[in-house]
Amino acid sequence: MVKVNILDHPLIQHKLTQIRQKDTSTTQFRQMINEIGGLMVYEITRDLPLEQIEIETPVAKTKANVIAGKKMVVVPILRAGLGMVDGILQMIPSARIGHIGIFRDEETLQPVEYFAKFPEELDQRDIFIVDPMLATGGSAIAAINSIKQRGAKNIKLVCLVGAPEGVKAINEAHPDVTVYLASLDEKLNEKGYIVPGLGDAGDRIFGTK
Ligand SMILES: O=P(O)(O)OC[C@H]1O[C@H](OP(=O)(O)OP(=O)(O)O)[C@H](O)[C@@H]1O
Ligand SMILES: O=c1cc[nH]c(=O)[nH]1
Ligand SMILES: [Mg+2]
Repeated sequence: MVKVNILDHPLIQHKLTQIRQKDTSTTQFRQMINEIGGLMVYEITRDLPLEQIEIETPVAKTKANVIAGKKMVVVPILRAGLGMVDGILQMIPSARIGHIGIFRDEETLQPVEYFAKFPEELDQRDIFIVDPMLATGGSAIAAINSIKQRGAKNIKLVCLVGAPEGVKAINEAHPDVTVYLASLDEKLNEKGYIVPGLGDAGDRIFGTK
């Protein structure tokens, strides 16, 4: 049994169906992947801790809620994760952004890291790693390893579509990381693509194929 949270909000599910379709244009794909990213993070942050601060309205002084703690960090796994960032920033404009560049070798399916740059004090921040696709899990595990090496402790992995193989791999390698998906699909095919999936997310976002 894999441990995963499926975000089944109707708006998320409806938009996911649109982007799965092979005739969806690059423009529509790009727009909706951002919208889904924003909606997913909206759902996931429902339980964020709040603290009270003193404010003054035009009428009176009062105490009011703000999100507690340091600014959270969104870490897209390049390239495809970039497609979710603008949508997430619409929900959390003050979020910091870390970047990690990882591609999957098409023959071996092994992750190759080529870039990393993160905000400071990762150990004190909530971190959302975002990538539309969780296939074998190799890229996400490499990203989590890299971020943990820099001190991060509180990590959530947010993907649109996942395969059972990928979720299992994350559960085993990083049991402390909570996984969120819009859909847990059926399986991987012989080329390591998610079935039914949505194809190559990076190519569909950036129009490279
Ligand atoms: O779970 P895995 O088996 O590691 O596969 C998933 C990874 O593959 C895709 O990236 P890709 O390598 O196509 O790079 P790109 O985003 O630059 O297109 C996807 O965006 C994930 O990062
Ligand atoms: O189905 C898949 C698997 C890996 N990467 C993708 O973009 N799509
Ligand atoms: Mg790709």
